[in-house]
Amino acid sequence: MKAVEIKPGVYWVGAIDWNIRDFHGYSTYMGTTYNAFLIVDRDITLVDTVKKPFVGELLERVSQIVNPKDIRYLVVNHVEMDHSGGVPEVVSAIEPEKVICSEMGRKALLRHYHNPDWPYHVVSTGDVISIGSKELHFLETRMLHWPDSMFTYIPQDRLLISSDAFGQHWATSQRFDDEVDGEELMRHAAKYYANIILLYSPLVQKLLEKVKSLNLDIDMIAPDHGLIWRSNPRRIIEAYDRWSRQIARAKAVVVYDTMWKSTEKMAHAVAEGLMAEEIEVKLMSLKACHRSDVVTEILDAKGVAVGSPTLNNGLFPTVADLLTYLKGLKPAGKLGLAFGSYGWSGEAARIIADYLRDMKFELVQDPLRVNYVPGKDELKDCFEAGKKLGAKIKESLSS
Ligand SMILES: Cc1cc2nc3c(=O)[nH]c(=O)nc-3n(C[C@H](O)[C@H](O)[C@H](O)COP(=O)(O)O)c2cc1C
Repeated sequence: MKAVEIKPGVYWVGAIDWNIRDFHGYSTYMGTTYNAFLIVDRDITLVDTVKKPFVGELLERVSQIVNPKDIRYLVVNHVEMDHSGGVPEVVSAIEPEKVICSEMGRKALLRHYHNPDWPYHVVSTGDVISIGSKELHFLETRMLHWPDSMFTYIPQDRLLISSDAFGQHWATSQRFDDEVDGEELMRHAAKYYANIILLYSPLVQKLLEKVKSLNLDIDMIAPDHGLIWRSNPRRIIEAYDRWSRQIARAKAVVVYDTMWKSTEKMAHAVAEGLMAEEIEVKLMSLKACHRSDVVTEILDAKGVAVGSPTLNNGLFPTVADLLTYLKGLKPAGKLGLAFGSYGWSGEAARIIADYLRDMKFELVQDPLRVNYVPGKDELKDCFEAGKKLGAKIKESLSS
């Protein structure tokens, strides 16, 4: 694939990783891209690199436009290795005059590559470097999603190169938002937000305010993963505003696992109760659904019901896995219900309730526990618990 000119003199020179599924653990993302940008001006600049195995592709794409040796500056917006893995080889190949990064970026590069001799040039928010007809403005975005993260903004092109923010893990041959199905694009962006950015939502709010106060004129957002927002950058900014405020709708996720289908029967009855209250329901067995898809559904759901059988005095492992993951992502403002079948000691539903309380979920009732296989009356209790959760969802959204 050729380098793609995204603005006059600015080229996408990144790489497409079609079949990767392991991002911070195995998941169900559909590949990704590592986006890097070559800016051809008096001082030719490369913004970001790619994951190590793709450096050859990056340098080949750069060579389509300029001699790599003519690159003067290398900007490292983010040190995570899917963007910086290529830095050592690129530095050797191009011998840049400056490796431009934040102070946290410098420290992180040293910890990753142990090379104190690189020509580090530390920038912080508000710093500007002229590269000829264009300027590079830097905005640190600490903890979005690493301490070293920063944006590079080019006012002459109204272009924001946004590092990991606004990205999607989605491998496509197209480079721009208007070349793909818009709804599918937003689903990938939501999945990325739910799984990678959600826990930093308060910082996203602050960043959006900061960008607003700086009055940045932006007509293109180029993230380091996925499609470039060319036709409607406001769409992703508005989505980040909504997601970071954790605005939920009349939707509930009922997620569970089961050994002998008793907890599954309970889950179905809870879902029926929610549906009786006209709540949109996603019923997700952890045998069929990956945790990354479950948290994506939880992103805009007001209610979350979690079920597990008791196994060896504890949770079923997949439920423990989900709850550990979910807790780290800090979902906020949810209503919760814990349920599960048990044989003799019955700890699981109570442990789920403890997790949900820890996450500050408002529990609509005590943990719902059924001894072995639920009978008619117990399934009615599950249905009623679902209805109760549904009614509470409606009440909270109308107030
Ligand atoms: C290997 C194994 C370990 C179990 N450990 C416990 C336990 O420690 N405490 C308990 O109350 N029930 C325990 N049970 C019983 C299950 O919780 C019970 O069979 C329950 O109805 C299973 O629900 P399910 O059909 O949703 O899998 C255990 C069952 C199995 C198969």
